[in-house]
Amino acid sequence: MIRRYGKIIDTLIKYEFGYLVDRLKIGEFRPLRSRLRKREHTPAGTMSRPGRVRMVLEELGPTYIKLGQILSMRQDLIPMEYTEEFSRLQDDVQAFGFEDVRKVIREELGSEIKDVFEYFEETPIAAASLGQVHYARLKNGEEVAVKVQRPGIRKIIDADLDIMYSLAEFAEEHIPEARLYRPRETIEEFESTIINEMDYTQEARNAQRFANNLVDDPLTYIPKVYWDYTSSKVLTLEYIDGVKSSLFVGSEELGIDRKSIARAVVESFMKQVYEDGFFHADLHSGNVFIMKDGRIALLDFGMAGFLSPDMRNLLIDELIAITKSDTKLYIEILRDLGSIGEEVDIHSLKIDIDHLLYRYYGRPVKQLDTAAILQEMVGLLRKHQVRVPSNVALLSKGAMTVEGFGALMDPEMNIAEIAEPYARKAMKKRFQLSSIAGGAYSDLYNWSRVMRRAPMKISHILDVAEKGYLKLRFDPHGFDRIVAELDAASNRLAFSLIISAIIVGSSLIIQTGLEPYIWGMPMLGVIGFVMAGLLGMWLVVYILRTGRI
Ligand SMILES: Nc1ncnc2c1ncn2[C@@H]1O[C@H](COP(=O)(O)OP(=O)(O)OP(=O)(O)O)[C@@H](O)[C@H]1O
Repeated sequence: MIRRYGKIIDTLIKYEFGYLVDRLKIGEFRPLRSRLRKREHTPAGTMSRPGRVRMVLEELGPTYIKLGQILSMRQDLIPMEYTEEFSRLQDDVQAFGFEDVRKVIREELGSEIKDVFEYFEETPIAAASLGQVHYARLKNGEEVAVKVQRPGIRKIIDADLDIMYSLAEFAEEHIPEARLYRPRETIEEFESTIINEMDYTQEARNAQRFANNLVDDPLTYIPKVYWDYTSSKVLTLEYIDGVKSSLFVGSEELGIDRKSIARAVVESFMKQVYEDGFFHADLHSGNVFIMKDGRIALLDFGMAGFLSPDMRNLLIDELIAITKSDTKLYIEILRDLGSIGEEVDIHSLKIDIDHLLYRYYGRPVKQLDTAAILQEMVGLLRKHQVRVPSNVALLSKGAMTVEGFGALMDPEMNIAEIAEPYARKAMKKRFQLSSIAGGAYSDLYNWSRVMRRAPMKISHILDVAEKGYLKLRFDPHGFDRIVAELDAASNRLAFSLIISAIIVGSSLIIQTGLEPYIWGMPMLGVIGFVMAGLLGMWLVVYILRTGRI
């Protein structure tokens, strides 16, 4: 652990973040103090701050690279300059040896490679930080791609997570401006994401779900999952015999209609979001393959987002609020979408939203770029410290990625135009409701919110009432003042009693004739009288000043 901390300190110093090391007060920890002395020259040069942070993450290895990659999707947490920089993080890692592959498969599948596979290629097709993919053939001749998890990676990640937690706590304690990024909470979310990603059965379930949802789509294809050869550390998918779409960028002569590929992928994304509520959040050109028969295969299902019907409705309502320039409705939706805490300044949030809606005022849905709007909204919420659910942030990132893919394949593509029919259909469904009620949409929205929540709230109240736990908070108006006055009166009374006691005590002392003397009287008694006199005078002044004798 200490060596790891040391490496973190060295890397921070190397990229000119030595001042953070100072502020984290790491120097107070003796085993690490020696590290702070060797501040050499840095290779950072004129690199921007986000660039230097990226280099730090890259140098610290897989867990940190993954953290950066996940953060690159959280525009709600960190500024855009950083998300852009972090999305360039590559896990340029060495493949692990075939003996390790053999061992993981033996442990996970309970059989030797030769008993399961007719052929298993020793050199992987691709290696990433968490695992690597091998080409193989099953005994029945079916071609598969086997993703094998890097041995011991869980231990490394657990140790790194421990350190990240302590660093986050340090940062929260010693670097006030870091609190804005909610370090602890971010690491908690990161932990659940990375642990989830390390469970390949989750990825297999995602693939299966996409395959079910997209079964009627003639253009896109999802590889089949081989459950018998899949576990939490081994994922066996049908091998896609195709070409990465990134290879077609800029080459006209391959006879591939890049426009229709771009369109099919973006359409599929819109369907996933608006109709299925389950979307692939990482549709970049490396994960989109063109098959021999011209169909488009989607790969890498580790990062999928789920939108509940309620959440989907909220997002559609948001689009409606924009087309109607209804700030009130927009704020209500935000209240439901994120959590608008005490610290949020609603007034300035309203001003910003008014500004945003003004820019979109009167635009037809065809010109509303939903990805851009989402991105703008998430940025705006970050600015005002409104928390955004992670699946909405993921949606924003997914939309941006697919938009990037679309632009790469077909620079003339108009995403908003493709999204329009999906958005329009969903909005129409919501609008029909509003016309039945015959009222303004925002009224209907509020009513539906009340109706949706009422049964649960009423049943909760009845439950606690039945158990006799129903608590009412009684807050009578002006009660605080009465209590304060009673407090002041009793204090004055207590004070008078103390003064009286001092006078009686001093008289008794004078009677005893106790030495030493002053002015012919026992000194202790005289001091008592003087004190009582002063306190008495102060009390009289205090009472006179209250105006009520
Ligand atoms: N079913 C498949 N058929 C053919 N090739 C595949 C298949 N699955 C994965 N690959 C190859 O392996 C590469 C990495 O796979 P995948 O993206 O699933 O892994 P990953 O660990 O999530 O990597 P990254 O994080 O870099 O995207 C793919 O880009 C592709 O070249």
